[in-house]
Amino acid sequence: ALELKLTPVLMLLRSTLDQLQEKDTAKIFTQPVNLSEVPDYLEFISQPMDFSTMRTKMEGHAYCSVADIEKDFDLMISNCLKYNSKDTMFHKAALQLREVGGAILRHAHRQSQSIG
Ligand SMILES: CC(=O)c1c[nH]c2ccccc12
Repeated sequence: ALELKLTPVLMLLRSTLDQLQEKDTAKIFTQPVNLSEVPDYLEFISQPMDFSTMRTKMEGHAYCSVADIEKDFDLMISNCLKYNSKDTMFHKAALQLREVGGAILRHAHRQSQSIG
């Protein structure tokens, strides 16, 4: 939506989300975990999160700070670390994304301080 493009803070949030998603090279966080393919998922995970859901929230003005994005990003990563055992590609990808995402979010926090 037009207004999302104009506000500097919201531009920063959109760009931060783009940068985080770009690092999900295996694209395991693009869409919600498919509950028909993974019927026991909700027995372990009470609040699923993924990048498409974060984008919908973004367009719905649910995020107004970098901290808001960071909260859902951390939820998405911790869900994956909880559900998938250590020896899986998913678990390893989540650990890697947590590291590289942390640097992206720290930089976004600094930028948002200068935007004000
Ligand atoms: C992100 C995540 O946990 C998953 C992403 N795709 C999946 C398929 C089966 C089980 C878990 C997942």
